[in-house]
Amino acid sequence: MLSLLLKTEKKILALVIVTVLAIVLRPWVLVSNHVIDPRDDHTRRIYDDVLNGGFSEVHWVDQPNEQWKCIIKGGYEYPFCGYEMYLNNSFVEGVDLSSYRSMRLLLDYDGPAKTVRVYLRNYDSAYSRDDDLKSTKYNTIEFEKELLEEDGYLEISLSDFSVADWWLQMHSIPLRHSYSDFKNIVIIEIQTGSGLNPGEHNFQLKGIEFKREIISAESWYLLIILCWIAAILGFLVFRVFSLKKELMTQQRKESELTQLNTLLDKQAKNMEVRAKRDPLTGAFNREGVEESLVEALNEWHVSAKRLSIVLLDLDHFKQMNDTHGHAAGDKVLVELSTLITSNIRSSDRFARWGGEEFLLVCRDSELSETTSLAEKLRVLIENYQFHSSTQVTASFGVASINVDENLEGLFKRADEALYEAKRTSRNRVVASEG
Ligand SMILES: Nc1nc2c(ncn2[C@@H]2O[C@H](COP(=O)(O)OP(=O)(O)OP(=O)(O)O)[C@@H](O)[C@H]2O)c(=O)[nH]1
Repeated sequence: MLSLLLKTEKKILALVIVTVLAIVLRPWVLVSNHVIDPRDDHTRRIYDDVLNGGFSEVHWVDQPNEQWKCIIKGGYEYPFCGYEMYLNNSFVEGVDLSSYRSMRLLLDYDGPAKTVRVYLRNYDSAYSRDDDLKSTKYNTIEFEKELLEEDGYLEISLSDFSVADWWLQMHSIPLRHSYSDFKNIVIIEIQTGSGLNPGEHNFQLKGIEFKREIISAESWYLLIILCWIAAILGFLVFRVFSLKKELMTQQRKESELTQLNTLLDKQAKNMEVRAKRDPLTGAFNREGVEESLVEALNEWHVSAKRLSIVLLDLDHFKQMNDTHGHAAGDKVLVELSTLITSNIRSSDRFARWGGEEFLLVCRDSELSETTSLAEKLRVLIENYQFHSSTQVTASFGVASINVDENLEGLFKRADEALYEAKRTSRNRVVASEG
């Protein structure tokens, strides 16, 4: 049981560690990136506001390294210049970025502008026309240049992009198309921001990367919760089954023990019975009759119920043994016991006193009725057809307990009566009148 708990605790600990790792490492592990290197055969262009009536100038400083310089000049209300890159070198076929969460920009900027603008231009035949470059949707964001870190790094959430107002107004776009759309981005633009003063602006685009989560944070946490629920359910089911198994084993053991106890009880009782019986005749032995004698004596003392005993001794038994053999003698002893046991009351107790001598304990019996019983038994024995076909007789000594007499005295008188019966021709009953 203890080892099972330890195992369970280890599993819970492992699950906790895995859960913590899953939560902590999620931003790194479950993320996929779409990296755009401007030098990878993308069509790029830099532009200024001259075509719009301005006077600014733009020049490549180091084209292979995406470095350009913009000289903003006055004399035009909204001066600008910028850089654009075709993702697939096509105005129509772009890249689906709708599943990405954010854009990472690596851009060096040096100049007096306060903000920089980024456009993610989406082509959609629902609102774009092949002959009009400006008909691609201008998803835009304008960020403060201070947000760029030392090395030019900035992460922008795509949800922060909105559609440029001027574009919505210029194309009279219906409401359903007026939201940001990244399904087919064909051009990425980086432009000077609004509120520009004349001056020199230096840009270098070092890289663009789009980032998305393979599994959303919500789904990931839901998955972790489901895993925990499954683990708890699994544990509960396992516990129920193991407890059931344990209970069944316990019940089986209990029933085995009960059976064993019953068997032992039975054996103990058998042994007890055997210990109180004579093995040859089945009659009680001395120990077996002792209890009955003590009880009867007690009855005599307490309730004056008279205790009487009969001593019975087979006549000339030695001769019978000698004539018919010891085994035949045994058989006579057994037959005699059966005969007597079946002709006495249930309260009487018949015991083998030793050899061919027997004792009959009669509780609550007067001398006269005990003598009558002895006489009845004597006649029964005399007339009984023993298997050995020999005549079997017995002599009886009867005695009833007297006031202030103990068992020793009672037995002594019964013995004397028996001796008297033996002495005077045997096969007779002598009652002690003392
Ligand atoms: N077969 C058999 N004989 C037994 C048993 N116990 C005692 N005896 C025999 O009983 C005989 C008793 O002999 P005795 O004491 O001389 O008495 P008896 O021959 O019956 O003579 P009386 O009692 O005087 O009539 C002996 O021979 C014993 O061996 C027994 O369990 N089986």
